[in-house]
Amino acid sequence: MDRIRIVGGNPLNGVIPISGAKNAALPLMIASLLTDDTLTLENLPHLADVEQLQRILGNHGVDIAVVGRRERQDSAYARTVHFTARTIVDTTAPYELVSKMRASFWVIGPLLARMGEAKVSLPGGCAIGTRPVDLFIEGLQHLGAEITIENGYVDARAPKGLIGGRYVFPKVSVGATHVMLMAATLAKGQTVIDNAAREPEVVDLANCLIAMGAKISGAGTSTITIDGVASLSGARHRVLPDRIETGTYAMAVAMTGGDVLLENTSDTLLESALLALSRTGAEIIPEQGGIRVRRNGGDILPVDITTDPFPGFPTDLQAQFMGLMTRANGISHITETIFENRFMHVQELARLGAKISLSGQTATVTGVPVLRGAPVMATDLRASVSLVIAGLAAEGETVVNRVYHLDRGFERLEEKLTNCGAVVERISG
Ligand SMILES: CC(=O)N[C@H]1[C@@H](OP(=O)(O)OP(=O)(O)OC[C@H]2O[C@@H](n3ccc(=O)[nH]c3=O)[C@H](O)[C@@H]2O)O[C@H](CO)[C@@H](O)[C@@H]1O
Ligand SMILES: C=C(OP(=O)(O)O)C(=O)O
Repeated sequence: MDRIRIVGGNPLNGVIPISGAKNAALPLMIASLLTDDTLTLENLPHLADVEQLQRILGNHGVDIAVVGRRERQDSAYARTVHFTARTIVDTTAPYELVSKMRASFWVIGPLLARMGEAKVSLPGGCAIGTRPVDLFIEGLQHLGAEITIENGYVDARAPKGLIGGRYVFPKVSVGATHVMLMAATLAKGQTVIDNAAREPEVVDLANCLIAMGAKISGAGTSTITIDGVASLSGARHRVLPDRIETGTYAMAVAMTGGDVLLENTSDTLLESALLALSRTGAEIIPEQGGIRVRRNGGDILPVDITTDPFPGFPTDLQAQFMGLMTRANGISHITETIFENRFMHVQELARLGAKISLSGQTATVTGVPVLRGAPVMATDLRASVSLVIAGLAAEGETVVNRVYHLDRGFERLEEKLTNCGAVVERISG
């Protein structure tokens, strides 16, 4: 099993190219199931989750052709990939494939819409809470699907096709919004989704579906209206920049000090996180095609945050922000409202000398002047990278075990950090 070894203490200086967003790439790839034509995705990040989804789509009959490994010499490691689901050869998504990744469950929407049936294993993904699928089921039932759950599989049927309907989400769900959006594009008549997720990845999916011929309005607001069409065509779409990767490296710079241009990204994707970061004393300067993050000395100031659906502070940056707060000059409070079990990084950060106490969904972080390197264990994707951030500022050597979590969502992390002066290496095996 690979490990990441970090020797802390160096500031970060230079340029970090931001990759295409994992959480946009996954639903976009799944949208290829909606058409027998080719969907071409540019700026697709090269990640373990993307590869896993390619295996899942391949099982349904999607032909996948990688065009180029790098689009530009100076860019991230983006690829352009063609996805063609000429025929769907299997409407079952088996446990062996789906259990590894939450988003793989989302194939249920397009399969049901196009084929009138889908049998999908209950999903896996980061172990950050119970993560039920009740909203997916209820939403699809509002489009006329008949759904049963047996032996760990969700069996959804709509032999005469889905029918447009109105669904008010009792709770905001990104994944269920993606699925309702995809399913409704081919339903008969109009669908209205209320209390929809407003995340930029939902807007990216909607834009791609519109390019494929779907009739969608309101994506990015709480009410999305979809007028069903008989079929969708292919399209060419560029995956939006990864706002979580952007925020992660911004926090790393705020932690170590230095001056880094985060390239191919936009401050409009993560305003609340950047606002919190600027309150810690980091300078955030939007530039043409990127964001400059700078901190030259001075204390890291303590800042309280509460996670919320977009446009609130993203839960996927909570662990990284906590990593930063471990070195703040004072006490901060971090409240997690999205997932009930997303504090597994707390005990690992403690190995580096962090002082954090937990009470319900709130962590109280008492900043310390020094962290000291130690062996730590990655427990989930964003928790792992919070340990990297802490390790970059810790005295001495930190070894992060179970790096496969990191590889799910961070493209060439060690290379991007090393290029900015960090001492980070992968130890294979
Ligand atoms: C691949 C991807 O894009 N993953 C992101 C997506 O996950 P994901 O789409 O799984 O997260 P959701 O927005 O659905 O989850 C939000 C909350 O709703 C609950 N819920 C969800 C569905 C359901 O049927 N019933 C239910 O109760 C969840 O347990 C959670 O408490 O959005 C999360 C919230 O921004 C991010 O942390 C994940 O990185
Ligand atoms: C929680 C995440 O991923 P997933 O939903 O796939 O578990 C994440 O990207 O932080």
